[in-house]
Amino acid sequence: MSDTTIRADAHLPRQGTAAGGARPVVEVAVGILLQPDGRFLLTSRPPGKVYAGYWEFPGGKLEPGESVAQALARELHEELGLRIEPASVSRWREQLVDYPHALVRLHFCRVTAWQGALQMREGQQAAWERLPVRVQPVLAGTLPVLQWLGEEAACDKPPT
Ligand SMILES: Nc1nc2c([nH]c(=O)n2[C@H]2C[C@H](O)[C@@H](COP(=O)(O)OP(=O)(O)OP(=O)(O)O)O2)c(=O)[nH]1
Repeated sequence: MSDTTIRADAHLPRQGTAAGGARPVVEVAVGILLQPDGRFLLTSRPPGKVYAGYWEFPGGKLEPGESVAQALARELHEELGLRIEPASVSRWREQLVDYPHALVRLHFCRVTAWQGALQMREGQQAAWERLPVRVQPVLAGTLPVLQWLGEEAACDKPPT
C-alpha cells in the first residue's frame, strides 16, 4: 500500500462528510493489461459517469462478497467483452485516492493474458499506449501507475 493518500481536486467539497463520521472506502479492482511489447490498455470513462472522458485503466468497484480478481474479471467482461483467468492476474499495488465524490482504494493488478476481442460496451474509447501516453486527461488516481511503469522501465534498462 502506498503510504500517501492522493487528494484529487482538493478545492472541491467532499461528499459523505456532512455527518462528521468516517468516509466509507470504496474498493476498486483495476487491470493493467500488458502486451508482450510493453503496451498497456487505457480506456476513457463513459459518458454519464463521474470524470467522464478521463482516461484510466479498465476496472470498477467490488460488489459485496467479491474478491479483487473476481471483480476485475466481471468488469473486464462487462465493459470490454474480455475474459481473463485468475492465473494471469497478479496483484501489484494499492493506492488510496480522496476524490470529492468518494474515497476509493484502488487495487491495481497486472494482467498478461486475456481472451476475446475488445468491445466498447459502454460507449468508452480504448487505446493501447506506451510511455509517455498520448491520451489526455488522465484520472488523478491513474497517474501513479504511469510513474510506476516508468520507474520499472528505467530499472530494466542496462546501465550506460
Ligand atoms: N477503473 C478505474 N477506476 C479508477 C482508476 N483510477 C481511479 O482513480 N479510479 C476511480 C474512479 C472511480 O471513483 C472508481 C471506479 O469507480 P467506477 O464508478 O468507474 O466503477 P464501476 O465501473 O463499478 O461503476 P458503476 O457500476 O458505479 O457505474 O475508481 C483507474 O485507473 N481505473
